[in-house]
Amino acid sequence: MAAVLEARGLSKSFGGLQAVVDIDFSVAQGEVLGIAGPNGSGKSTLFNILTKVPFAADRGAVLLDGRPIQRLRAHEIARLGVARTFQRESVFPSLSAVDNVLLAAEGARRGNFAANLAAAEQALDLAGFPATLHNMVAGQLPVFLRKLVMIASALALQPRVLLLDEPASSLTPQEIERIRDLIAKLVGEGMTILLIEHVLPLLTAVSDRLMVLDHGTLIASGLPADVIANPAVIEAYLGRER
Ligand SMILES: Nc1ncnc2c1ncn2[C@@H]1O[C@H](COP(=O)(O)OP(=O)(O)OP(=O)(O)O)[C@@H](O)[C@H]1O
Repeated sequence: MAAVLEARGLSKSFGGLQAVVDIDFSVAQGEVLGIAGPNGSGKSTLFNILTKVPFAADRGAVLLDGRPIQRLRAHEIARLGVARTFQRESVFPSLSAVDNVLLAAEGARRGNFAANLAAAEQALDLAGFPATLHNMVAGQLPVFLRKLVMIASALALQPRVLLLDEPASSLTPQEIERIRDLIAKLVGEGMTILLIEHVLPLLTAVSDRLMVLDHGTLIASGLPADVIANPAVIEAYLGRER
């Protein structure tokens, strides 16, 4: 199947630290590509340099539908349909849930206020955020709902490719189930998902393929069952986690 998003030789260093080293991957439409690796292995940096939020790669190419996008600016990449969430639920705490998502919609879409507001409300609904709480101040919401506001802010961009950075962290098992259902729903609508996750049962359940980073390098990729049984992965990731 043709790749929707592809990375070739992506690399990023911080001074002498090589955070992401010569990473190649591709993901097809409707596929969930899981990304695992120990703390500090470069997973979030990979999302940063794919979206340019907040910084670009030092080297390498990112292709969307075969078209290089690495020279575009962050908002242009978002408008083309590559959206991300963050490890920490980054919301504006003094704004309501819907105003948070509206800001994202206004930043990335060219519609008028009414169209952007409708897009924001739709995105909250798609994320499964309760309709009765749209006007609640985000800072007063529990962590799960703040995460849904952040996910909805990405969905308001109507992305084709959604990059989720540890959506399950700090959540209860029941809430993690809801994240799992949400990912299945988004994939059912044709979305392509890159998922960074330390909660391995979620990662292996929803991912079509997994890739594992260690010290910024891709050490394994393939079907989840094969990858988590790979001795190099057990040594680098599971071994150290234990
Ligand atoms: N802005 C930055 N400046 C300097 N070093 C950074 C910066 N961002 C990340 N790093 C370093 O790059 C390496 C990779 O970090 P990154 O956050 O990408 O790892 P990660 O796999 O997402 O980790 P975690 O699972 O803990 O979130 C780490 O050593 C980190 O300290």
